Amino acid sequence: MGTIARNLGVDLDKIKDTYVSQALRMTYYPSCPVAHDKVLGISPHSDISVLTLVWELNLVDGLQIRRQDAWVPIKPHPKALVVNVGDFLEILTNGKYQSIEHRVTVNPHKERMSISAFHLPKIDTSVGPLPDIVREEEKKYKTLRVDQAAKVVFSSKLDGKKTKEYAMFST
Ligand SMILES: O=C(O)CCC(=O)C(=O)O
Ligand SMILES: [Fe+2]
Repeated sequence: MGTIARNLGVDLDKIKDTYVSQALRMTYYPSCPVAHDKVLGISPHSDISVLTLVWELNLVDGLQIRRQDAWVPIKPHPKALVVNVGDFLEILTNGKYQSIEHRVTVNPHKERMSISAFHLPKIDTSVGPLPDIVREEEKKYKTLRVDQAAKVVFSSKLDGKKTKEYAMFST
């Protein structure tokens, strides 16, 4: 986050409350010998977090990110974590950092395991574009209460960039 703050020309102290809580999700994807090309392990979505760190535990591929209209596979690396930009970082930066839509496919022969660590603002706070990088009239996103945004996202089907749709001012 220090590097991101420097890139934006923002004081790190002003954003440090936005990634203070952590939620972990461990996901087990069984192998799928039949119809593996017709089902997904996780449907396309972006994470609601500020940043997500993903550890692809047993180095089986399956994670893909959306680049324009194509799905690009992310090869697991034994010494690296995947860092995903989440929706709250997109909102904080008024779109300068864009959250990444991703999905996970299943493997016909191998099971897959991952742990995602979502770095989130405190549940009882609000997040909006940072005043240091945007003036009122340039804001593309509303300020959201974290608890309300979480409720919307977790009660809807995973399908694209839900928090962003909820946060964007309609044009
Ligand atoms: O299993 C993975 O590699 C990613 C999981 C994921 O996208 C998530 O937990 O939000
Ligand atoms: Fe995700």
